[in-house]
Amino acid sequence: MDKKTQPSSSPWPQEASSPWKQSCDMPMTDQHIVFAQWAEKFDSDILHLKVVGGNCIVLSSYEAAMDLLDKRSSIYSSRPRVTMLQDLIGWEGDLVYLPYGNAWKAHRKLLHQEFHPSDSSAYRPHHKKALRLFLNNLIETPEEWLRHIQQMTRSIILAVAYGIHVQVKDDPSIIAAEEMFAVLNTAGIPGSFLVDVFPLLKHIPTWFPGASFKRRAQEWYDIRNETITPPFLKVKQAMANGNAEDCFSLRCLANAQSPDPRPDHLSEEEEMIKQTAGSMYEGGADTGITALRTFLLAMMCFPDVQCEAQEELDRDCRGCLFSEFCNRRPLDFFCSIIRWQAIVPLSVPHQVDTEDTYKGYYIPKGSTIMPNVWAILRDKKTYGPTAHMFNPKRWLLKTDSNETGHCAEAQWRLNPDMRDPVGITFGFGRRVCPGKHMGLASFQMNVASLLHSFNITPTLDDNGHVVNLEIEYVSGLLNGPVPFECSIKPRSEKHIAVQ
Ligand code: HEM
Repeated sequence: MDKKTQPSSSPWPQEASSPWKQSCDMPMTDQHIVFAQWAEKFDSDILHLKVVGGNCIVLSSYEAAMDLLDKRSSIYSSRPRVTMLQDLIGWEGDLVYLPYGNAWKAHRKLLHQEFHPSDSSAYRPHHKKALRLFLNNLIETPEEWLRHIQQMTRSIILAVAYGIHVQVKDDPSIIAAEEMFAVLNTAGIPGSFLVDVFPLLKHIPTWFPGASFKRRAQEWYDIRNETITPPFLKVKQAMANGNAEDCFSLRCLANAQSPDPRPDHLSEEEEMIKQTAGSMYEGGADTGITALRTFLLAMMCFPDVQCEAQEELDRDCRGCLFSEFCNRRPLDFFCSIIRWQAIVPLSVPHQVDTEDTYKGYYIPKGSTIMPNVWAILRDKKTYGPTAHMFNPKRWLLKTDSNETGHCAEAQWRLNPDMRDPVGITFGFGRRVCPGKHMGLASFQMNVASLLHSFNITPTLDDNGHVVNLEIEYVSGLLNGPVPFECSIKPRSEKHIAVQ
């Protein structure tokens, strides 16, 4: 262990200090849970793991994450290089994985123009349309609820990014996206492949024994390319023909300073727009799906919470589910869902550009910084002894405001003494999620509509008994429940009529 990294007064945890031991012991699944256990065992909110590929710093408290990733964001805003994903699969120019610098700033600028917090016009009409179709699909084939959620979430992004309107089941754009997300969830975690740890392995030939990762990388490159290139070229061609639909890609292409005049070629600037549209797709779709799956699981496991929320929605949001983003109960549901089961449990890792010290610890230049969002959101000091439990009430305070119309002044407001999980879930500092407002608004409207119109209950087995419910999660980049069944039935004709 490097002397400089080990202040004598407060040694790094032994388990995290032996380079070789760590590289062997680095958990490959449920990392967030193991890291949380280590943090507790060593009573330290900052752990240093020496791995073969470099140094990894895990932050397990809100204070540490904010102190470094937010307050020192000028040096903590880069990304570690993920060799498999970036060099071999071609996620090279993707905003999510770009190092901090001018290229990243240019990509971000494009998104900021589109997703201004006070302007939901870029996504709201698409969302309303997709949500309507989703609710109708649920009435017709409720057993296919997962497919309907996937279709809704992905089709919103397709519409926002490319003006594509998916109407049919198993649309090729949706299938391509599905495959791309599976790749991202596997290869998006630094260290998932040996080549991430030993980048020189990327040069071995494809036929070499043990080089199966290179063959997989080639297949995955094609999947990503097929997902993000054809829809973008379509927009470019439609723009040339004068019949393109308004969308993110079109608006950016229309403002491009140096476009390639050929319809099937892209200039450097157009390539950047294509990558940014792709990163929107990657960042925005599966996070929303995961949040909704956890919501359904929670509703089955906590039926009393569901009933109470439905009664409140009946009282407070008469007829407004579709016309307004209803900012009341659904917000505390979002807070509860994302706190109970963090969607991106270790966020997306940052990288520090220069060496630094924090609380007397030395942090080597180039270290990978992982905020353990899952642990921060279950911190007993902040959320009390029941921090591990789902309980929307912990967020709510009732006010005495008079209601004068649909979705008038909120009767409920968030408890200001309870730390807002939204500021943790969507990341930190300069890399904070640019789709935060869209993700939040979409979730609220989905949850309000689902709760208002449907009862969500466990399925019954052949003997009419409730199928045993397990709260079991499987994590990659995202933390989602293991596949489960669920019954979604309309509450009444009256409730469905509101849609
Ligand atoms: C529930 C929904 C969502 C969650 C939980 C979520 C979460 C996150 C997190 C944790 C990060 C990493 C932040 C960091 O590095 O500190 C991130 C980055 C990102 N998200 Fe989201 N996100 C959501 C929705 C969206 C949506 C709707 C979009 C696009 C329309 C989007 C696009 C992105 C992009 C492009 C990045 C990369 C930003 C960068 O590296 O500079 N996300 N998101």
